[in-house]
Amino acid sequence: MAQMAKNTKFHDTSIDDQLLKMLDSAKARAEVEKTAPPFPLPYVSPDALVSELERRRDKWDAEQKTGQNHEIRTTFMGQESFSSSQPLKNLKPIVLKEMHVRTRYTGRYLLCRVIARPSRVVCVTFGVENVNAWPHLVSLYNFPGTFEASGSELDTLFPLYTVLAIREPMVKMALAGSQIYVRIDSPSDLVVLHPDDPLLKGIKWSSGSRKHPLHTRTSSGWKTLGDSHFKRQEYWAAVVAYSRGLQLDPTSTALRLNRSLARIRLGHYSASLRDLNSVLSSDNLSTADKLKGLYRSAQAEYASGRYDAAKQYYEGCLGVDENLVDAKTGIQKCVDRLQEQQTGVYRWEELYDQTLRAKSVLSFDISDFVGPVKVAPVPNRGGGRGILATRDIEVGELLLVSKAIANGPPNNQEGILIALNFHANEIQSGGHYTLIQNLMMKLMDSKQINNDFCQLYGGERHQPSNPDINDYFDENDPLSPPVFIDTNRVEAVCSLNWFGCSPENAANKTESKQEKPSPLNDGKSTVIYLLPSYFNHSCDANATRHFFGDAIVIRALTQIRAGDEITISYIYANEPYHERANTLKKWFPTCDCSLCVEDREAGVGTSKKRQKLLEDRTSTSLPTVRAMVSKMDATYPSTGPRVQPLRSAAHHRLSELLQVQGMRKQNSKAAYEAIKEEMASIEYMGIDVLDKGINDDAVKHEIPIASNRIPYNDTEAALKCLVIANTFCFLDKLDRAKQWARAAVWISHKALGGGIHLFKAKFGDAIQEMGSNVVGLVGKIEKEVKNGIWHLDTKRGS
Ligand SMILES: C[S@@+](CC[C@H](N)C(=O)[O-])C[C@H]1O[C@@H](n2cnc3c(N)ncnc32)[C@H](O)[C@@H]1O
Repeated sequence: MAQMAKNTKFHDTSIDDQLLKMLDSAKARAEVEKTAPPFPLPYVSPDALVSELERRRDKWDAEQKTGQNHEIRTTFMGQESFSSSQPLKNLKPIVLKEMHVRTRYTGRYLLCRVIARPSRVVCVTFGVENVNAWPHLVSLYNFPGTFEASGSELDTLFPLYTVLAIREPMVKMALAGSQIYVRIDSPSDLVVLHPDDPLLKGIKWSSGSRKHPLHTRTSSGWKTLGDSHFKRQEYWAAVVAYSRGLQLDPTSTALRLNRSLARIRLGHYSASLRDLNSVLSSDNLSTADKLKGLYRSAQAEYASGRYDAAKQYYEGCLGVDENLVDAKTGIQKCVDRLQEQQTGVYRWEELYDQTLRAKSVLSFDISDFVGPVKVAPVPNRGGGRGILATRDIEVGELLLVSKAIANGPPNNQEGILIALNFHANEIQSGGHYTLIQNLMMKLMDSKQINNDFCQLYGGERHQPSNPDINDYFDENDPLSPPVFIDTNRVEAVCSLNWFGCSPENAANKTESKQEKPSPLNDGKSTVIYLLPSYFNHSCDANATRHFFGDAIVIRALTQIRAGDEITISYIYANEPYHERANTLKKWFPTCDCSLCVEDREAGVGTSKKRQKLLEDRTSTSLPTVRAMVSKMDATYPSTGPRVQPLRSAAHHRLSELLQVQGMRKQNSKAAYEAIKEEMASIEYMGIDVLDKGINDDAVKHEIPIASNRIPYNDTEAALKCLVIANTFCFLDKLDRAKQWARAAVWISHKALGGGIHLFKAKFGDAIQEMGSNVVGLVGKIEKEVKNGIWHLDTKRGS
């Protein structure tokens, strides 16, 4: 269900209210629809339907051309939807005239053809008629390549008089408004029929015979159309056009080579390799085509992470043309990726730099890495699996690098799509919806990617299993997915497994803040991974994740013993217990981590009290904040949980105010106290401070914190260490200052890798802002590292 919200701004509470009302009324309507009686599908005049749809299409085309439409599009997600997995041959036909609104026609299929050009808001709408000229509206959701498609792309996908079969159809009422339409939710429910399909044998259309779109062009005409889509980067429409050409001329090497490239651009590497194998095995291939075939095979293998195979293809290219520079570069890249895959050594500083400069989420040219971890049965966890350590693991060790299988855009754009989620009962950024559309496209590539995806846990109703093969899958007809795709399952798996990917550039701004950022504008992208989806949650996790582009990098926060479960935190680390519990409900009922057990003992009342107390941190009055801290301290028993995020935040705020007193007003007593409060704040993040003294003679360790654990929010912790270093500089305690600056470097390196260079890139602005003392300190540390005086990678400070 898609529609336009009336206003064009969305960071506005009145609009949030409007959207929530829309969600409530749609939910109420959906409930009514479940039990409301069916009624016969009303007849609409074909002329009226076609002219209304054509008018809609012209308006939409005009808006697209002028870029006039900046309205917010809203869509509902997580509604119960249906998906058929019945081979067409098992189904019997039904005609629109016999259909009732609100009835699912199981065991039947609807044969129809397109009679009005498609247009879209979120879904694609087009007019169809069935064999006895009864017309109706079809709304097509989640169909790959349609979500952001232009009119010309839709025309290539569904030209006029395309013949369709809809498996087990249902006519529905819209959840807002009064429209009635045949709704298709899952891509495999729609079958685009070839004119020779046995199903069409003997079919007579009462409105007269029309030329099937496949016969309206020659194979070279389809190639020209495909090339024009390709030039406009409309790769899916290009693939469809080339495929139509290949249906007319299956021997065309040019069409197959062009399709292989369009498929690479779409991320359909398996499909592309099928084309390329076919090209490379054909007789009388010209040298130029052989070279194209080899080179593209190398590209597709490389993008699939099979670097050995890619290298062989590049070497094959050199066999044809020994001077091909791109092939030589390709071989070197394969060697680099294989090295990363085997050693887990990456050029983090460079990747960080690229992430910083990127305007949106990038897919980096790096390999996946699987460190000392494996998927194994873990009882008492939904889905029953988790990730275990295959050997003893050190603090900061790299466990996993994984590239995304699909991602959505960052949540920071105005004039965008907003999803009203039935499951989660909340307004979500359109990024979630876009991710699902992008994922649908990825799932068109191969059976394998579907099988891997369907092993992910989708809740009680969507247990891991391989989907059935689609009876209409045809390598030459890209519109039929390789397996039956169930949109409900895709949505369910995504909502339990997606990550809010906050690339390091955005992380700098959001994760170091103590306030929870708005989910509609937090700069995060919604991303789906395979292996990382097997990590279970703990609020007191022993591993952490960072994002470089859309790649996730997981490292150990503590030492982990062989056989132990490795967990990450699914939620915002600074939340009080009752909010954590509430957020976690969408994954599982009760968190049994040590932190939650202890917090539960203290009670929800205490958790709420702490949250309330923390509201005073906005105050700039020292007495008010002091009072907040002592009241906050009083809510904890003497042996409280190791991690106390709210208490940490309270002490940090007090330290901030004392800093102002101390450094701006030259008050060394306040500065000493600020240091003490920041140390307390770090301790309540769960890190032991080893050197608590204020004087230089307190320096007993190379770094002043225990090295058995990285704090849960490393950016925030490293900044706190830098602030302490700066305050020590002010007090002229330079050894202590250096020791704390080292702590900041150590935390950053253990959490992110990349040593002092990445540290400088990440904290450069903060360091400059603190002034010349801290700049000087960091310079000294850099020299120490360079000259081997201080080693970041050895165990220190414990
Ligand atoms: C991303 S999956 C994690 C892998 C999952 N256990 C599996 O077998 O595929 C998320 C699901 O795992 C389960 N899960 C994760 N952490 C859990 C925890 N601490 N307690 C109970 N179940 C948990 C929940 O069912 C959650 O919806």
